[in-house]
Amino acid sequence: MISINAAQEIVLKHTTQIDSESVPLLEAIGRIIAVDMRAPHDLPLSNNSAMDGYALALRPGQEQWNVVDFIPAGLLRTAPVCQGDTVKIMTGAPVPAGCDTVVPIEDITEDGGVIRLNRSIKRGSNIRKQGEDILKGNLLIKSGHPVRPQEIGLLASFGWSTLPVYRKPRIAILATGDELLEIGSIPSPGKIINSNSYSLAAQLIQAGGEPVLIGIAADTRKATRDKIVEGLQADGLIISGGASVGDRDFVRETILELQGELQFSKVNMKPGKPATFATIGSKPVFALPGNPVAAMVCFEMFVRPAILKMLGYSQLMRPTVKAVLSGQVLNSGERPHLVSVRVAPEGDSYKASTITNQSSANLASLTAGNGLLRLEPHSLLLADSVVEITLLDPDLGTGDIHYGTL
Ligand SMILES: Nc1nc2c(c(=O)[nH]1)N[C@H]1C(S)=C(S)[C@@H](COP(=O)(O)OP(=O)(O)OC[C@H]3O[C@@H](n4cnc5c(N)ncnc54)[C@H](O)[C@@H]3O)O[C@H]1N2
Ligand code: MOO
Repeated sequence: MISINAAQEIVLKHTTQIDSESVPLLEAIGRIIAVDMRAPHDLPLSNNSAMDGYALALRPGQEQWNVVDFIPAGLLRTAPVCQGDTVKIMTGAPVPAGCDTVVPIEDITEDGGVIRLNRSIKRGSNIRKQGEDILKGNLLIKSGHPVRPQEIGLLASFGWSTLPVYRKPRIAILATGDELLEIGSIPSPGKIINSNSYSLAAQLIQAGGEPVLIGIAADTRKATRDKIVEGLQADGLIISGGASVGDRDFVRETILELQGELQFSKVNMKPGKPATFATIGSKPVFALPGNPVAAMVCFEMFVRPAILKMLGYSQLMRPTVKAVLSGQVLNSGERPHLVSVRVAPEGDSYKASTITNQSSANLASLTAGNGLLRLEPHSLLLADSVVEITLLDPDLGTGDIHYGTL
């Protein structure tokens, strides 16, 4: 049995960055840029007016100017403006040759096509110089940078309508077990709804991947093999259930039959001890425990960092915060326990409260929480201890909910 850290290192060692694709500008939001993007030209492209006003040449002794033209935004005047003349100009319009200053409309008086200044102004005022924001060839966005609304705007301002981004890894998601029913069915004693495929698919979408739901494999060798082979058409595979030591747990032996290599098959953690990671050819295969909390926690610990690495991120782990425990918590077990906690800001700090029912089957422990606390084996943390919490929702957005009898 290996440690969580060692297991993460093995997963990342066997994960490679995915290829890139070109997508329409708006579809790039939240994706990762796959090449260094450099400015194809200066920005602004030419000297232009920062104000609605009058463009002119300021010369000592000059007190009035004749208005000879009007340049709205979008129009270019090619003819130079003569000394003593001025052109009315709108914000953003190119400043014509012969002018060195723009006087805002509020600061002049016009009478019969002649303007005078109401106050003195510095030469050069209100002109945005060519290239003053960005010079041709400047690095705009480095490869590996996430695309946010501001990157969309910056790249749009150079006219790009498509962007090169890393492709979303397509990951097949397979549930195993005769007890499983698809959503839309009515559960009955002995049967349960396959929720893992959906929680894992949702985690995958949030991490930037594209789930391919391939359904449920019955507890037979053949069904397990057929579904795993189907899943291997994707970039990787996540299987839930059948990872433990039960009589009908066929996942590991099928991986070996398919010439897969088991990289680890037990991790020193709770929940999630049976977490298994294998490679079949170059494809990563995660065989996660069936218990719903264990499956999701294992995704957090092993699959999410792998997806982020495939996508070209440099920061693969979640942020953490220091928080003050609201009550004592005990881990009397042999394995590090990843406990669901609810973190909320309190004063200048954060308060962390643990969720009462930490059963590996109880998904409500995760919906009531927004972070994970690692409790070392045989440890007791007293109320008011300062602990480090991994934030699952960096915006801390979880309602105050109570479920069940515990
Ligand atoms: N003798 C032992 N028994 C078990 C051990 C062990 O070490 N020795 N480990 C336990 C732990 S820890 C876990 S976790 C589970 C993992 O078992 P499997 O991965 O083989 O999963 P299953 O047995 O198929 O299912 C476990 C549990 O989860 C429910 N489940 C399964 N798939 C889904 C799904 N798609 N959606 C919702 N719920 C699902 C299933 O009904 C079971 O209740 O093994 C322990 N046993
Ligand atoms: O560790 Mo299992 O993964 O507790 O439920």
